[in-house]
Formats: sequence, structure tokens, C-alpha cells
Amino acid sequence: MEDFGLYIIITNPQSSYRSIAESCVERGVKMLQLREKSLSDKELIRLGKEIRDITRGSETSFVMNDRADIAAICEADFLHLGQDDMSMEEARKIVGDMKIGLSTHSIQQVKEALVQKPDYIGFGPVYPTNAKARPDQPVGIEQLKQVLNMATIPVVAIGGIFPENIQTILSAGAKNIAMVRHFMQTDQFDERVLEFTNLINKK
Ligand SMILES: Cc1ncc(COP(=O)(O)OP(=O)(O)O)c(N)n1
Ligand SMILES: Cc1nc(C(=O)O)sc1CCOP(=O)(O)O
Ligand SMILES: [Mg+2]
Repeated sequence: MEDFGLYIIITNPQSSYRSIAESCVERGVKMLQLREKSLSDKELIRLGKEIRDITRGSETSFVMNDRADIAAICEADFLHLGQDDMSMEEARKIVGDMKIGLSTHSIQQVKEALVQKPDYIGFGPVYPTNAKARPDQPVGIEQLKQVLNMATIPVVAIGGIFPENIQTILSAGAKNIAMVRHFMQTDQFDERVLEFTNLINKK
């Protein structure tokens, strides 16, 4: 799998799910994840299908977080699994050959994840974040550089990333950047995507 750049994660958005998905398609955002923790299954499936319909056939891949069953129902492109979620092996029984991304939070976890041959790994939190329940200790830039050197699949830097610190992340060699709050805590979603893509493409 090739590097994909900006990876937007939807959690409690201020803009509508529809407008976010439409903007991602329009602006060519390659990865869009639905990560909602407190919705009913019915609502999660409704949103997953809505995002699927909008992104189908576009450059924007639709990623479902945590839920292999709902990823399969919504025909997602990817399932994303963390250290406390079901294993990749278990997920395979539900999603078949769907692409899978794995979260990692230490060098040891990266080594263990790479053996499982996911399509990409998330590595973080790079900086402190409160957008996740019980976040791991921040890994920092030096460990991020180490992981970028180790991995032969895309590494997604995540956690506490904002325009203010993006140059440090890019200078470390990161090619894939996932963000929640910068894109969720605004009603100017489309403008932020445009601004941010200009910022990362400048380098
Ligand atoms: C791209 C990406 N990286 C990491 C995560 C975090 O997954 P996880 O550790 O399972 O935590 P939750 O997101 O489920 O709270 C992610 N979702 N996406
Ligand atoms: C969802 C998530 N996973 C993380 C990890 O370390 O795996 S950090 C995180 C939250 C990222 O949100 P923000 O960009 O607002 O800091
Ligand atoms: Mg998870």
C-alpha cells in the first residue's frame, strides 16, 4: 500500500457527517475513518452506509473503527483495530480479505504488529491527547523516527497533531498523519481541509 497523507478521523463532529464525507471526496482526502464510541449499532450502521455511499468509487477510502461486523455490513474499505480490540485473526473471520490497520504505542508493539502483516500501522500518541479514553504515554518524535525507519508499510502518526506542530512531524519523515480534534472541533471543516492540504503539500 502506498502512503496516503492526511487521514481524517470522525468523532463527535461539529459539521454533519455528510458534509465531512463530501468534502473529503471533493478535496481528495485518501483516508476517512468513522470512530464513534457512544452511538447505537443502528445509528453507526446508518452513518457507515451514508459515508460508504458518498465515498464509493472515489479516492477516499472509508475506514470503520473497532467494529468488524459493521465494517462488513457497510462494505468499508478498511477496518481499524487497536490493542484492546479483537485480533486481526478474529476479524478476518468476519471481514474476509478487507484491508486492516493496527494501532501501536511502543516499539515492541510495532514489531508484533508487523508480523501480522496489516496494511498500515498507527503509531502514537506522538503528543498528549485527550481525544482518546486512557491514551498511552506520548511516544515523541525520536520513537516516531525509529518506527518510520523500521516499517515497510505506511506508518500513520497520530495524537496531538495540529498545524502548529505539523512541520516537526513532517521533518521526522512522516508521510501519513491522522487527526481528530483539529477537524472535528470546527464548523469550517472544508476550509480546514484545504488549509491543511496546502500546508502538508508545501513541504
Ligand atoms: C489511524 C488510527 N490510529 C490509531 C487509532 C486508535 O485505535 P485504538 O487504539 O483502538 O483506540 P480507539 O480509536 O478505538 O479509541 C485509530 N482509531 N486510528
Ligand atoms: C484515536 C487516537 N488514537 C491514538 C493512539 O495513540 O493510537 S491517539 C488518538 C486521538 C487523536 O486525536 P487528536 O488528533 O485530537 O489528538
Ligand atoms: Mg479501537
